[in-house]
Parts: sequence; structure tokens; C-alpha cells
Amino acid sequence: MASIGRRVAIIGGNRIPFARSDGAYATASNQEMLSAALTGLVDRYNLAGEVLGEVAAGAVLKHSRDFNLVREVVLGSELDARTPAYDLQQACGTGLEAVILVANKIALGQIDAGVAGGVDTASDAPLALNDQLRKVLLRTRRAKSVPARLGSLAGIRPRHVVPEIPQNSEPRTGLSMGEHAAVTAAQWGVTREDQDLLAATSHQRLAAAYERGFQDDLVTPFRGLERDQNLRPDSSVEKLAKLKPAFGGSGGTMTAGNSTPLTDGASTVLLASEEWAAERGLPVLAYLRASRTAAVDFVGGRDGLLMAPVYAVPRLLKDVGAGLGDLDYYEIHEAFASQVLATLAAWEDADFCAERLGLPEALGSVDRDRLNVNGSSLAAGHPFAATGGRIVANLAKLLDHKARERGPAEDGGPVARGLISLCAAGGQGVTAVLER
Ligand SMILES: CC(=O)SCCNC(=O)CCNC(=O)[C@H](O)C(C)(C)COP(=O)(O)OP(=O)(O)OC[C@H]1O[C@@H](n2cnc3c(N)ncnc32)[C@H](O)[C@@H]1OP(=O)(O)O
Repeated sequence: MASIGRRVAIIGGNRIPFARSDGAYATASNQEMLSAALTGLVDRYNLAGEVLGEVAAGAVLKHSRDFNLVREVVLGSELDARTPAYDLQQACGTGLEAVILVANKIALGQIDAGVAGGVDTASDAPLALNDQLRKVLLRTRRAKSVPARLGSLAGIRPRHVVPEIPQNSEPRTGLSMGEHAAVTAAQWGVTREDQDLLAATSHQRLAAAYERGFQDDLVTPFRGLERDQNLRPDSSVEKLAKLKPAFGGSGGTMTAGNSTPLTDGASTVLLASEEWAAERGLPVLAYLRASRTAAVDFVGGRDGLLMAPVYAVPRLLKDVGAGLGDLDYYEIHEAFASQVLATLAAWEDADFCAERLGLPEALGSVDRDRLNVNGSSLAAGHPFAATGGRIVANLAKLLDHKARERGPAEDGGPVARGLISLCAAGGQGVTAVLER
């Protein structure tokens, strides 16, 4: 559906540098990381003491003690404690979904301003008690006498002490995200060379963005880290070509270098109505124009696990009256280089577009010079729920720069537009168009 209601302004974002799992943030909790990202945002936009409409954020991997994670983060922040907050989760789409939810409430006039965000730690992943041990302990707690309690505890066996560790795999197929992506890569004939080129480019572009100061008002140092720990400015196709396959067996084309690493980090984005921003003298970077989500039947094998954005984007483009080639920037989350390349290949394939997307011709090609121009998840890393916020803030700033370069449009319409596409576990995709 096309956008309705008030225009939703993106004022800016703040994140902490992303760290490789078991790296700089090995001892940081989700709450600490999201608090750091929010504190940086509050400081940058003078939000201390403000009662915001809401803060919506989430984590994919969460401890049970974090049942009210985002509200706890707000209570520990400089925001007025009367700011409501809630947790949400849509796998790797969480951060962008949070932006969309806050934006929709602003568009409908239900709130005037809000923060969206996301956080994840693969280092501090929640280990759960073995199911059998949990049942014994619950039974023991219900027991009414000491002998009954001891009798219940006597049922504990060594095998019950093995914890349940969260798996980076799809429950319905048992395959990891990487293994799923490897199947799709083979189906679309994605080559190792193209994947390594995309990965090297991602590192080089993110390094350049840091060098020219683009990240200065997007990233706040945390725990001694000033830049993303995964970033390798000297990354090259030659070095990447030496890595052994990580997914798809010994002949596989996917490696540690052209796949995202397990990552820790947090991001936040400030959204508001134009009136709210003007009252505070806060400049607008860009507007959230439209969004679409989609899901695919990857269990039945009809589509690849990470191919849902392929379906969401044509509907989104129709909503905003644009062709694929009309956009100034394309931000396609790099879960794996192969998944970005398979997505592009699908849009270029006239038969696929006719049969699956119901289009009269191929959706079109994406100009690589406008794709992930500041690098993306292959270089920055991918703390699942935090990636959406990173991408939204980055694109909003790019659009602001582009609009300043071009000056106002003669017809009063948007001067610059960009697409965001995020694939997510469970065969889902979350996409949006930002404009300025
Ligand atoms: C919707 C979604 O977003 S789905 C995506 C969800 N995310 C995932 O599934 C995470 C996928 N990634 C993983 O599981 C892991 O990172 C793996 C399996 C790919 C790799 O894990 P590891 O083997 O532990 O990676 P590690 O960091 O040790 O790298 C392996 C080697 O590659 C090297 N390497 C990694 N990246 C690069 C690079 N850009 N350039 C050169 N060398 C590199 C490392 O230095 C290391 O070399 P070494 O063995 O000589 O030390």
C-alpha cells in the first residue's frame, strides 16, 4: 500500500561500532550496547528530558531476563521516564521493521516523534537449560515438602546438564543461513569471483566512508572501538580468493570473506513529524516514503530462504511510481555476497520476473556504482537486529548530501530516492524507499 498521512522525517541515527563476536564487546550485554547507541542519539539531538512518543527496538538473540529490554534501556537513559518503549523481533528485518512501526504511528498522527533501533550479541548468546532439567527444577519448586523436593532433584542425570544453545539455522529445514544461501547461489550460478569482488568493494567503500568523515555523526565509539572491528581496508579480491569454502561443501563458493561474520552491536534512528523537528530546530535528512514486506515458501523449496525481498521490491516500486533504475542509491543488506548477487540476477531474469513476479519484462538492473556505496554488512558486520538502523541512517545521510548537491526539484517533488532491502530468517524480507 502507498504511504498515507503525514510525512515522516528521518532526523538521524547513531550506532556503536560493530564488533566481531567474542571481540571488543565479548563482555557487553544487549542492554549495555543499546543504551550506548541511544545515549549517543540523545546527546547528538538534545533529547535529554524529552517525552518521546515511543522507543521501539529489538534483539534476535535475547536472554529471558531481557523480557522488557527496550523499556529498561529507556529507564536508564536521559529520556523522560514517561517515554513508552517496547521490544519487537522480525529476525534480521527487526531494525527496519522498528523504523516502519514508529514511522507509521507518526504518519497517522498517533505520535510526533520516536526512536527505532536494534541490538544483538552473538558473544553473549542466551544458553537455555536443557528442557528435561528445566522440568525437574519446575517440579522441585512445586514440591510441598523437603523429601519431595529431594526426590525430585534425585531425578537429575548428567545428560540433563547439557545446555540448549541457539542455532543459526532454520528450525524447519535444519540448514544454516549459509547453507541455504549456498543452495540459492548454485541455482542462480553466482560465481566465486563476483562474490569476492562484492566483498572487497564493501570493505574498500566502508573504509573510504570512515576516511572522509562520513561516519563521524553516525557512529559513537564504545569500549575502545572507533570503527567496525570486521573492517579490513586492505581487503582485495586476491586475498579473498585464497579463503576456503565455508558453506556448500568443498566445491562451495561462499567463504568467511564473502559471508557476514557473527557480530555484536546496536543502532538507533530518530524519526519525527516535520512540525516536531522544526519546533526543535532539527534539520531533516530524508523521509520514509513507503515500505513493503514479503515472505517466501522456502520450506517447500519454491524459493531460496533469503529471496523474499525479490518479491517485496517490485510492489514497493509500484507504490512509489518508480522503476528499478530510477533510484539514486540501493542499500541491499549483504547477509552473504551470494544472496545480493542472486537477488540482482532474479530481477534481471525476464522469465523469473514473468513467472514469479507477474511482470511483463525483467524488473531491471541495479547500477553497481549506486549499490551499497558506503559498503554494507560484509564490511561492517551484521549484528542481526542492528543492521536495519545502520542502513536507514546511512541512506538518509546519503540522500541529504545528494539533495544539497542537486538543489530543489523544479516540480517540488523528491530530489533523491533510495531503496533499502533486507532479507531475514524465516524466508522474510523487509524493504523501504527513502526520499529527500
Ligand atoms: C538474513 C541474514 O542476514 S542471514 C546471515 C546471518 N549470519 C550468518 O549466518 C553468519 C554467517 N557467518 C558465519 O557463520 C561465520 O562467520 C563463518 C562460518 C562464515 C566463518 O567463521 P570463522 O571460520 O570463524 O571465520 P574467521 O573469522 O575465523 O575467518 C576465517 C578465515 O578467513 C579470513 N578472512 C575473513 N574475512 C576476510 C577478508 N575479508 N579478507 C581476508 N581474509 C579474511 C580470516 O582471517 C580467517 O583466516 P585464518 O583462518 O587464517 O585466521
